Amino acid sequence: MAVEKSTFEAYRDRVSKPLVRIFTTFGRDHWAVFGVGLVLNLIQRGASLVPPFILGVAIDAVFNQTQAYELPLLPAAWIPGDRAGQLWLSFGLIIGSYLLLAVSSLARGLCMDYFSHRVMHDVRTTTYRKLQRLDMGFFESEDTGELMSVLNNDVSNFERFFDDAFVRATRIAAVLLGVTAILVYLNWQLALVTLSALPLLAVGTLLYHRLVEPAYDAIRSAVGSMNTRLENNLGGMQLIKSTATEEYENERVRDVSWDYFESNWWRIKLELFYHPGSRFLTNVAFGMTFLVGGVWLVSGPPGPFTGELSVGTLVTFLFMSQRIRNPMRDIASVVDLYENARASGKRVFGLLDMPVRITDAPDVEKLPAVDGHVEYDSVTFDYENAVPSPADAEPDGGTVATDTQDGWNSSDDETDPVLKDVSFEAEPGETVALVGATGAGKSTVLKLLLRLYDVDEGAIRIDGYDLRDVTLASLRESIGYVSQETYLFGGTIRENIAYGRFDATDEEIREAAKIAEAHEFIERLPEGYDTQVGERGVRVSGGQRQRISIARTVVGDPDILIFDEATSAVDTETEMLIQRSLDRLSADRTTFIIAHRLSTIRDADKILVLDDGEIVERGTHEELLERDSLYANLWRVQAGQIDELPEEFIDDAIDRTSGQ
Ligand SMILES: Nc1ncnc2c1ncn2[C@@H]1O[C@H](COP(=O)(O)OP(=O)(O)OP(=O)(O)O)[C@@H](O)[C@H]1O
Repeated sequence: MAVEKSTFEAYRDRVSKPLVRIFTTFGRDHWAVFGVGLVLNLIQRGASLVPPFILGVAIDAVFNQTQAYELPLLPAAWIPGDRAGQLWLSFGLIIGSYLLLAVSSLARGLCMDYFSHRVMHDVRTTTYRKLQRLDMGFFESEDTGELMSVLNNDVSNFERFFDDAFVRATRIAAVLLGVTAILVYLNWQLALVTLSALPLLAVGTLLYHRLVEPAYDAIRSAVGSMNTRLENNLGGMQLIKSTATEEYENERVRDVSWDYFESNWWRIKLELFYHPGSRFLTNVAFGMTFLVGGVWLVSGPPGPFTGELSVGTLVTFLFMSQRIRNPMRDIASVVDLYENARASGKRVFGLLDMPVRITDAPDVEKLPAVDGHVEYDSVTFDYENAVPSPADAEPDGGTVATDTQDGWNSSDDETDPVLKDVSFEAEPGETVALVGATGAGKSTVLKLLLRLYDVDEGAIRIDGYDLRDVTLASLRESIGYVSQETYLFGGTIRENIAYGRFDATDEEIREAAKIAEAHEFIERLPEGYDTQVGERGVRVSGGQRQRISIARTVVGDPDILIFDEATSAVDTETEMLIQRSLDRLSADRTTFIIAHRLSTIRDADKILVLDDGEIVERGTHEELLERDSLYANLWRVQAGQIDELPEEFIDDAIDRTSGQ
């Protein structure tokens, strides 16, 4: 059975010519540096070929005196007439070319390293920026480890490609061309012997490239899966230990690691065949040059060969045939680096090509300071439609243009939406509570207010502004969101409270902490506001984390507040403190509260009872009790007013929460 591709994989597979795109998209601003680097590379390689050539001429002209001292490109007038002068000239040219080699190598390194690191930096920051703009639906459908591996491993592969492969490739080209030119110039017949390995090597390299290419896509995917597994496991270490599932996880890590080994092993075996094979061929060419040249010197031109050969020329030939050995050996690594970077490029552009649906439409305005009138107008929504589908990446699956509304699931599917025709209003300053069974859609209603997802039908308006007609940043800045799952960044308490309003003064931070009932416990910590909270806030308790995040919301001074189960994860005492701070905070702002404990919302101006994505009851606490329906039953259970629930209510509850 074919394994279904993820959306990211589908976009990855439609990327063509990724390395050309890297050049034209990210290398464009640094062309000049790259060009200078290439020229310096050619100079460096050219300089490395001069000494063996001079050596050959010196042997024939200075030591054996069988030929006149002549060098191409050097005017005859510059060549001394005596042997001592010619020896010094040879010495000067050899040292000079080594000096040029050193200087050009340094300058080339500076240019190419600068280029590759700048490109890598630009690719990484652009990819991260894009990642942050992608919709929540995307993050819910893709593995974080996979995304980490794009940002980290894949981007680093470009650096190795530009830094290493490019330099090696130009070296191969320059040395092969230079050596061929010099050898043909000196003795084209012997050159045929020395260079006879090249066509065979070219065929072998082409074959190697063909075989190794598919392996790299598999290797990059295996790295992504491995990252995902490791990240999941490190994040879930407490669960692994508490459930004693170490052995099970060992197996799972071993499996992904084995997949990586297997996909890599095929490439390694190919490489192991290729390297000694290519080395053997160039060594055979070296041996043949020695044999044919030796016979030529000892007893005249062998077989079909004609003309003269000097000792100096043979020495140059032998040196030069050694010179082509390293570039030959490098071909395989260049092919590897190229394939690796190509596979990585497909992944990076796969990500960059993913469409963003929730983004600022052209010409949208900033949401001004608002009174807080919120209106839900016949809102229908389903998560299914918020996730781009792999089929959208196919050429006939609709045009997929970056940052457009195209290329997303259509809502043609016949699934039951999560929210159905939800309509209500919150007047400025009102507190609206949402209650209902787990999975009824309460959080979804409020996630739509933050525009983490877009409504499928209907509209949500704040002070008459449709959320889609204002900038995302201004919308989210005007809303403070406190949820049960608080997240703190590694850093100090002070930094976490000021997160989002980085210019907040110490005074404002302390005031906010007081309102959030956090000041007391912070002051009691040895380092106070400078206490490090640890990664994700692990060094402070759940209740403390919650109060720090409320302080962060206070500092942000939003016009509208959302409390999503903000007090459900703490003990009664802390809950009381948090509740007090939330009351203070919500006093003059439009506030939405989701709470399972109905006692915390009995004073709300409006209570909306959700059932399976629909508002089934609405009113104040008293009005709903009077109705004597779902809410009234829930209240009676929680208030302990009845010992036993009516059968009918239990059946309904099972119905309501089933499948959630
Ligand atoms: N990111 C998501 N992707 C797909 N389905 C989701 C997603 N988040 C929630 N759902 C589904 O949408 C429905 C409503 O979920 P929601 O979180 O809004 O319910 P809730 O009333 O807030 O529940 P709870 O009281 O348990 O928090 C549920 O069936 C849930 O499984």
